[in-house]
Amino acid sequence: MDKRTVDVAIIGAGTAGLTAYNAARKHTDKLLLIEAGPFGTTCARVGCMPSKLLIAAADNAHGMVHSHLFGIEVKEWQVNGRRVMERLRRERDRFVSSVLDSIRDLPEHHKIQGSARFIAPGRLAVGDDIEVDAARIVIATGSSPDIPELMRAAGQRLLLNDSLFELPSLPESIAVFGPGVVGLELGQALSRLGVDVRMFGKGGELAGIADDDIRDYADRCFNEEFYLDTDAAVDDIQGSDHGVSITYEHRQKGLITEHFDYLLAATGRSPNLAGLDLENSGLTIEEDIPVTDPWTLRCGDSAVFLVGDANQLAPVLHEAAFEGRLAGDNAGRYPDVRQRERLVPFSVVFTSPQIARIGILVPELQPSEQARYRTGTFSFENQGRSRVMDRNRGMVKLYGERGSCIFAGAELFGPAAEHLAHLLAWAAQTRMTVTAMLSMPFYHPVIEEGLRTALRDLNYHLNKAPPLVDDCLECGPGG
Ligand SMILES: Cc1cc2nc3c(=O)[nH]c(=O)nc-3n(C[C@H](O)[C@H](O)[C@H](O)COP(=O)(O)OP(=O)(O)OC[C@H]3O[C@@H](n4cnc5c(N)ncnc54)[C@H](O)[C@@H]3O)c2cc1C
Ligand SMILES: NC(=O)c1ccc[n+]([C@@H]2O[C@H](COP(=O)([O-])OP(=O)(O)OC[C@H]3O[C@@H](n4cnc5c(N)ncnc54)[C@H](O)[C@@H]3O)[C@@H](O)[C@H]2O)c1
Repeated sequence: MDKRTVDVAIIGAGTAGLTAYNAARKHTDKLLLIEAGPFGTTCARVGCMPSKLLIAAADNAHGMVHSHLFGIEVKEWQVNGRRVMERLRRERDRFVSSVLDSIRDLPEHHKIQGSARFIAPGRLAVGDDIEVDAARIVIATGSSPDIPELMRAAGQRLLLNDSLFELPSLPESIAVFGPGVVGLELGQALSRLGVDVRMFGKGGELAGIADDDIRDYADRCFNEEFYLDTDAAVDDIQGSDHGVSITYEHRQKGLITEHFDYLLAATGRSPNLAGLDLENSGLTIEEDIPVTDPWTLRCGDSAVFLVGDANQLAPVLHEAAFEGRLAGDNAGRYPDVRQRERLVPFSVVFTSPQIARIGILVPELQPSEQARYRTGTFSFENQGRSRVMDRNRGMVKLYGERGSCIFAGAELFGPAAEHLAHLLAWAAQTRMTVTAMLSMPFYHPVIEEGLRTALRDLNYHLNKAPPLVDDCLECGPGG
């Protein structure tokens, strides 16, 4: 048995683990990064980057389909599925190799490959042959896709976010289960690349959209491109060597059985904690997750920290990096554990139109709390720049706190939402008032002008300004 003693052990070399490693290394050289799978991170290998590469191809195909609206007639074009997947993997591999380069630069005694588990508080086993005594431990083990039992019947025709990117070419048809972030991003991209897509959801949920008007609007938009039932009744799934047969209640046709090349399960993700033998860790566990303080990432009063997707606090990349830095620094400086203000909740779904959520979402609050806030609304349908580009679909709802008139949060479904959402996230993070936001410069003609109109509507509802007038002369056409 190989025995190692370190100040800080980090379990998982994903985004959170790597940033934790960098932060802890500023305090000690006695540290160990433990990785069970291949190095390279979920984001680069099977997450953010390959999914955005598929979407980039889809955007180009969509532009071809719609070019006639601008008077541009493209006589002949086709999607070459093999080339789409080849470019995706080529570019994806570049992102992975840049991560691998930085791992290669780490001292050999700082990294180890094998699956870690607790054998006692402060003591880990890695595989069968290595034991690690660690004064402090950062758990950064990420998450894995949930696969509902019914979907396992698809057998070898079952795809997840990792296996999808390994297909040699695009399939002809696919059934996507889960209209969440993963399902919508990948499903819409496949549909725009010519794949016949059906998407099945549960309980009416759509990408976590909280506002009923925005969710209904988005549901209509996606349904114009592919069949999407957010509350599907699926009777049966049968996999074979050639594909998957799915029997379901079609909204118009009643009970039907359809055949697909593949089934993509995108029904959520759960933290990778089961293999850690946490019962030996001495940590307090509630609902299968160690109780963790969000401002320090410390688990109770232990010397263990839990970060990234593994704690499910905010399973997106920039939060994994933020949490990794905070926990790595705290593990390094332990017992002088410091707290930090959290980032404002912020997420973007890279569909088209995009979906974004920032800060406090009033529909998610208890009715008694909702009275503290007012709403500003805006539709992109007549927004100048959005119309110019034929991207005038969607709406936004902004929330402001009564009295203080501080901007509280927003939900968007619309063009360039990834950029609008950054402005709003920065405003929420710095607690700007709606009046202060309106005093900022807005260029013309830009999509941000739509945001200004929504802010003006919000200011009116906060009793800070008169009602909006149509065709506001100050704003320029379509503002
Ligand atoms: C398809 C998809 C698209 C996404 N797109 C985006 C996006 O556009 N923007 C965004 O912000 N987020 C996106 N995300 C989410 C983002 O990828 C994650 O939030 C982020 O990668 C989490 O990083 P992490 O370090 O917590 O986990 P990971 O990067 O998964 O790292 C965890 C590591 O721990 C290792 N591990 C697990 N158990 C053990 C063990 N017992 N011992 C040792 N090692 C172990 C794993 O092998 C893994 O390498 C996407 C996710 C998916 C699936
Ligand atoms: N752009 C981004 O930032 C991005 C992109 C992809 C993933 N992610 C991260 O990955 C996480 C996981 O994404 P996800 O899409 O897998 O999960 P999700 O929780 O966003 O969505 C899962 C969806 O599946 C549905 N569902 C659950 N069981 C079902 C069933 N049996 N049949 C049909 N539908 C079912 C749910 O109702 C939900 O709509 C996200 O929460 C996000 O943090 C982020």
